Amino acid sequence: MSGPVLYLDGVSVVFDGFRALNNLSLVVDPGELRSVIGPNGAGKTTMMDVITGKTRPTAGTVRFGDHDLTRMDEAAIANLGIGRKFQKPTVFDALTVFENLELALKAPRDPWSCLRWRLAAGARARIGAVLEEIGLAPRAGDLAGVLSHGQRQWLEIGMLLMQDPELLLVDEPVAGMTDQETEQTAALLRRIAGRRSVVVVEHDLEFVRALGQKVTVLHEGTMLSEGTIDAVQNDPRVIEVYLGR
Ligand SMILES: Nc1ncnc2c1ncn2[C@@H]1O[C@H](COP(=O)(O)OP(=O)(O)OP(=O)(O)O)[C@@H](O)[C@H]1O
Repeated sequence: MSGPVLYLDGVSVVFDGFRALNNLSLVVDPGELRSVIGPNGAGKTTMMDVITGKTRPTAGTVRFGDHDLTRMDEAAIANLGIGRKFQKPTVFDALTVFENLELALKAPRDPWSCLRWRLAAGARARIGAVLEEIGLAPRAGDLAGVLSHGQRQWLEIGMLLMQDPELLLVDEPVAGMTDQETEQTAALLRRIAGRRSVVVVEHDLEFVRALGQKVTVLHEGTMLSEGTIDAVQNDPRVIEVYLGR
């Protein structure tokens, strides 16, 4: 894909006269890891909802590569290669880590046995690669129900990776995690980005600092500031509306 992966321009969402998004612009490049921060009600969730097709913008452009997302429904957008991780994990507790990943693989079944064997071998290799990527290879045979909160979040990220998304949207991944899990999650998201783009909505500024990439600050449905974490933390407008309170 040449040009940006994600391109939002002049996006507004109006709920009963209230502007949840107000002329929002956001550009995310291939392989980029972007953090989005902002006070409660700034429009972060609404922005994610617009990208995934859950909410239709009242005005503006929303593009994923060459695709106009404002014309597509949620299922079609997911099929294009946009994965979304909600805050609450939805892993299957009664299945093993491996089985959860297997379930997430949308492998087409083939009637020929030799081909099926090859597909199965390919699927196993893919699951193995994702297990390594999310750091859960030693837990592959354990039930998801016995994992820690952090490990469950990583498993769910792994389930999204099984579908090989080009863009991954991640909502408050480190809420409720221990400090060590938070550090490991930052390392995981840094690993994942590069081969795909990742947009992370987060309140934890230390975590955002650990991600070490460009930060977008939303306020009242629009982009207030953008840059490194140091740049936005020193931006007087950000201090006034968000950090200084
Ligand atoms: N379906 C809806 N109908 C009416 N108002 C809504 C709706 N969804 C969101 N809003 C309002 O839009 C504004 C932006 O909400 P949004 O959830 O996008 O903010 P946020 O930045 O994700 O906040 P938080 O950090 O608290 O999750 C809020 O004032 C919210 O009350």
